[in-house]
Amino acid sequence: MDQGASKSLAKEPSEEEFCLALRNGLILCNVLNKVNPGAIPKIVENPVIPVQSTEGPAQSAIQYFENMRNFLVAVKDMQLLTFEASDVEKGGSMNKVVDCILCLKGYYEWKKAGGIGVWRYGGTVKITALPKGSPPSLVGSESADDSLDGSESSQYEQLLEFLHLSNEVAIEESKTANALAFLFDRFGLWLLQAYLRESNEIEEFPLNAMVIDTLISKIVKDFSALLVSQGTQLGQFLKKILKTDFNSLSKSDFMEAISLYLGQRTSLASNDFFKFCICGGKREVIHQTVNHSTAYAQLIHLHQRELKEIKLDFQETKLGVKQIHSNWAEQLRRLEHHIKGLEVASSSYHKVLEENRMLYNQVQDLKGTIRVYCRVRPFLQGQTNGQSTVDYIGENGNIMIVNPLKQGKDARKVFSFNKVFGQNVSQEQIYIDTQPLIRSVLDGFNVCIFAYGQTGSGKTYTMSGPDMTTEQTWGVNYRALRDLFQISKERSDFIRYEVGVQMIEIYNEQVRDLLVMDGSNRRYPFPFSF
Ligand SMILES: Nc1ncnc2c1ncn2[C@@H]1O[C@H](COP(=O)(O)OP(=O)(O)OP(=O)(O)O)[C@@H](O)[C@H]1O
Repeated sequence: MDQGASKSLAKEPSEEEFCLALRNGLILCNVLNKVNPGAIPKIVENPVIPVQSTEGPAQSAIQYFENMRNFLVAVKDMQLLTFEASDVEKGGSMNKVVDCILCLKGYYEWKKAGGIGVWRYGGTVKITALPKGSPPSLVGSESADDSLDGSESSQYEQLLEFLHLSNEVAIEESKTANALAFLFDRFGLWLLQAYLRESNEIEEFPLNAMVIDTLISKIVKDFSALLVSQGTQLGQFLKKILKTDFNSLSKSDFMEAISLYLGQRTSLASNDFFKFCICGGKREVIHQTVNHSTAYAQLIHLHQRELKEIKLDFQETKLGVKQIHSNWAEQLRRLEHHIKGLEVASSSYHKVLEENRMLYNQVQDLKGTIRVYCRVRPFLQGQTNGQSTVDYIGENGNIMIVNPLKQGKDARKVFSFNKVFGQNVSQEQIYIDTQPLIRSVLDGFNVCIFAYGQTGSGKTYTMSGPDMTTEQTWGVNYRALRDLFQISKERSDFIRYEVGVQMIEIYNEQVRDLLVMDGSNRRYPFPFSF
């Protein structure tokens, strides 16, 4: 019921206030609906605009005609005392209005008492005077001069009390309606979603007007059933309280107990309701869900714990990876530093190497660009009985030769060389003095080694060796080539060498190519093949 209307009826209203409060029909309609629910299906509840305002008359007129007409028609249908619409206007018969209200009260009390027998109203009530302080104009016109007796005063008080009580009830009902509307607004969407989700299984669910109506009414029905169930439980709880503390329970204690009970139920109820929505209102599913809730809770708890452990593991792994990254970065920094050091060292090394080469070759130069060595061949098989002409071999490269055909001073002659090798010197010892020159070749110096001597003196033996298959007997040529390839291989990272071989013989002032394999006697000059 409109609160403005209820407020418009003061505890002890003046005649004008009383008329104004009733004139828009709101109070009367609400009272009638309280007495006979549904008697007036629709009440115009536009905010009451004060009659004094400029819009007031028009607005009041609409409410008046709509509500008042409905009220009078309903009262007439119920065969109760009625009045004319003009009776609540200025100058109208308020007595008829008061009679109608008292008649309603009597009907309400009869109904409340069980509605036994046939309802009959006792008769017209005449109010000839109002209680002390009441507006005299409320008194019926015919009885204006009569004094107010006790029973009439009591009737008037009853009338006011009835109207006030009715208003209070209407206010509470309005609050309840608002609360229910709020509940439905709050959960209506969830419910609708739940039902539609349930209907998803049906392909191409036809959402026509009829289906929507059915769906909505089912939702409302189920929702109502849920509320009734909650209401029943609350009722049982209240009855239990009333049984135990009926005598001592104050109104505030009572409200506190209800508040506590509802507070405890809130989480469970909302949980149930949530499940109710999820299950599309299937109660058996809800119960199953509730029954299994403990197991689910344990399962969820377990999963949460595992999740927590995984998160911790993840954090540890993350830290580990971070640590490894940082170690790697540190090692990389060190490596870069080391490589830079090596680069510097390498560049210094090349400089030193170059210097070393230069000094080395200078030493070779100082040793002499032309060196002459003498090798004494031992007696060949069959010559063992012969006498050697070599008398003495000195350490400083001198050799003394004896000529048995001469006597005296001329019999001995000393020859000087860079070095003299005796008859027992090995091929390796011969090569040791030649080897440094091979390195000079690879540093860009021109080197020439040649053997000189008469036939059978051992030139081929010294330069090539008696047996190519045995490394130990290799002569200077093979050993020089081995060293050339070895050094060029060692320097392959920064120098590329090309090696070619030529072997010639100079005999009787004729130059002959010794590497010709076809048996021809190729003479110099001949073209190089590389
Ligand atoms: N230092 C040595 N030790 C042992 N035997 C040697 C030595 N020098 C040479 N001979 C032997 O002497 C012989 C003649 O040597 P070789 O053929 O080398 O002489 P040659 O100077 O090359 O002769 P030719 O000029 O005629 O070619 C060979 O049988 C060889 O094995």
